[in-house]
Amino acid sequence: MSTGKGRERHIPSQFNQGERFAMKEALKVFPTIFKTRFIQHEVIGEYSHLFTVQGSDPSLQPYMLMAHSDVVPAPDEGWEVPPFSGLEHDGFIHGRGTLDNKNSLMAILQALELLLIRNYIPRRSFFIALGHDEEVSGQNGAQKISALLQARGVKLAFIVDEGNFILDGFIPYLKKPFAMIAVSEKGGINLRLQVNMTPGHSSAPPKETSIGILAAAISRLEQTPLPNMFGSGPLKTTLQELANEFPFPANIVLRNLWLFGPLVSRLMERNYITNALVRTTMALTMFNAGVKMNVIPPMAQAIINLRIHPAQTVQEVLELIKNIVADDRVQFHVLTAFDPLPVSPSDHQALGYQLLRQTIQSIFPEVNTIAPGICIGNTDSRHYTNLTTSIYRFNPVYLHPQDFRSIHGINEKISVQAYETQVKFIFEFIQNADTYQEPIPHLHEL
Ligand SMILES: CCCCCCCCCCCCCCCCCC(=O)N[C@@H](Cc1ccccc1)C(=O)O
Ligand SMILES: [Zn+2]
Ligand SMILES: [Zn+2]
Repeated sequence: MSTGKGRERHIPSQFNQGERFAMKEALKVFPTIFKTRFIQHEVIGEYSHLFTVQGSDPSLQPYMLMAHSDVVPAPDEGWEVPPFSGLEHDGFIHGRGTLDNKNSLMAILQALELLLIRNYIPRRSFFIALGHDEEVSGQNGAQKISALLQARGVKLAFIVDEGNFILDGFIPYLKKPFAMIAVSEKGGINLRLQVNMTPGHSSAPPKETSIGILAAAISRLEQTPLPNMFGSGPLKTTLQELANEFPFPANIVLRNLWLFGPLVSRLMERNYITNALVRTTMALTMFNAGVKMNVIPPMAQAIINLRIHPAQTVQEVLELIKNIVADDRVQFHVLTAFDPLPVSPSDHQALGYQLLRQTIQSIFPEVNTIAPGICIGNTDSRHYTNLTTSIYRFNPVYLHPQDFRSIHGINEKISVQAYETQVKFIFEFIQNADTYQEPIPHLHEL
């Protein structure tokens, strides 16, 4: 990409030993950020942070970088090192949040700090939104920041948030890593199923108790996966982009999904991660029932966490669930629900997507394929659809299947090298956002 006007020099992302040590040990605040005149810092919803970095060229539409500081719980059991120790061991920084998503929060601030130390002044304004409650839906963090920016009349060129990675080892026969930039994310439902029953003495039990009725309903749900929706949504594009990375005959299969789609969809549903790309998934995550060992349980409750495929809606999924349960004694309570997010643009004119491509190609030259895809998890960025139609969920970090299992699981860790590279990526990305030249539209696009 040619450098833009007004930029004397591109600041090389080389960091000296002292900076690298500081980067790794950066538990201190970032002093240069907080004393820079063109950066405004606000605390929103008590614990979220919004930085406004004012650029020198007001004609350039601003963008936003997002991350979150909160994490899911982490009991000590199973962890190689205590989950909140932040211990560095064998070249890795261990702990809850090192992949989801403190790594991004720290890397964004660290990259900006290193740029400011080098007297960097951005041309394109940007926001840094750091939520504090993403893992419990983002209502007091991201949602409030979004409302505040909307009230200020802000419109964003694009957003980059957590959500997908440079994926390595997720697909059989695919030996090379590829970058999947999530241009959408699945919808979600937190659904409570409940059975109420008159309590009594357990010495004379009814034929079925509330626990038995609910357990049978849950079992029917687990035994009845929702329809395989392969072929609708961004996945086909993802696979077609990947076709060249596969050996014969897999490459032929992926180039002819009109014919081999049913085969590929069956293969994808065999693996629990790729299965999440082809259907709405259901996970029974909580089950509460019973008051005493010798009392017929008055109530049984279960929580099911559903992630809705882009081709379905909340209402359609609720209908499917009720038909599978097929028991009037089971009551349904929708706790939270939202439809799948719109698909963001990934064509040549899509500034945010093309900036990510450009920076991935620069920092990760070994990654040959960059493809749009879907995020199977949910992110705070869903609260910002009022400010932009271009939302990209991508962290510039390699992810292997065992790393994915550690997200919300045990032994979450990030290598020091991966963290340094994430800082380097953001350091370059912010500069690329300043100098990016729109590609000249092809004749047929004029
Ligand atoms: C073509 C084959 C490609 C293979 C695909 C492999 C995908 C592996 C990467 C998946 C990464 C998933 C993690 C994304 C970030 C999720 C962040 C998170 O935990 N979000 C919470 C947010 C939330 C939402 C609603 C209520 C409470 C919390 C979540 O639960 O999703
Ligand atoms: Zn997260
Ligand atoms: Zn998470």
